[in-house]
Amino acid sequence: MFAGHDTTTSGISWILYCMAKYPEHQKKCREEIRAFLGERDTMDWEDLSKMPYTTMCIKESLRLYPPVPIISRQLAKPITFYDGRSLPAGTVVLVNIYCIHRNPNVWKDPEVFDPQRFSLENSSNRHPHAFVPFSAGPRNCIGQAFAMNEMKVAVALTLNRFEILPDLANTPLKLPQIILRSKNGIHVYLKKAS
Ligand code: HEM
Repeated sequence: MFAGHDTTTSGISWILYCMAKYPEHQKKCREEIRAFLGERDTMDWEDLSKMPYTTMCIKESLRLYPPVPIISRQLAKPITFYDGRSLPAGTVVLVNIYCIHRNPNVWKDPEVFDPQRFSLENSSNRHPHAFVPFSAGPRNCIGQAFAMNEMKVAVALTLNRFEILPDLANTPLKLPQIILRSKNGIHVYLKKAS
C-alpha cells in the first residue's frame, strides 16, 4: 500500500533508527519535546510547531533515507539537459530521489547525519528541488503535511517514554524497492527513559 501507509511506516522506522544511531541528537530532541509536553503524554495541535530541532532531524532522516527512493515520469515534451544531451517526448524517466539527496555538489559530506542542514539559514539558498522526499510539482505528495505531523507525533511520544538504542549486531541493509526498506529489518532497543 503506497500512499500514506508504507511511506510513513518507512519514514517513522528510519527516523527512529537515526535517533538510535545518533544519541546526541536524540538527547536534544527529547529535551525539546519534554519542554513543551511537561507532564502530558499526548500532544496538541499547537505542539507541532514547538519542535524545530526534531523537525530538522526528521528532514535529515528523510534526506538520507527517503521512503520513496525513485519515482518515474513520462516526458510530455522533449527536454534538453544542462550538458546539451536531450530526450524526446514520451520517454519514461526515473528520478532517483535517493541520489539527489546525496549529491555531493549540493550536500557537503552527504553521508553525514547533520540536522543543521535544515536550519532556516542553511536552507534558504538551497535549490527547492535539492530535497524532494515528497516529490515536487503538480503530482507531488498530497499527504506531506499530514505525514510530517504523523512523524513528529510518533517521534515525540516515543522519545518522551523511551531511550532508543542501536542494535549494533543487526544494522539495516537498505533495500530500495518502491519503498525504501531494510532487507533484514530495522532493529533498535527501547529502554524506559529517565
Ligand atoms: C513520509 C511519508 C510520505 C512520503 C515520503 C511520501 C512520498 C510521496 C511521493 C514521493 C509521491 C509522488 C509519487 C510519484 O510521483 O510517483 C507521493 C504521492 C502521493 N502521496 Fe505521499 N508520501 C508520504 C505520505 C503520504 C500520506 C500520509 C498520504 C495520505 C494521507 C499520501 C498520499 C499520497 C497520494 C494520494 C499521492 C499521489 C498524488 C498524485 O499522484 O497526484 N502520502 N507521496
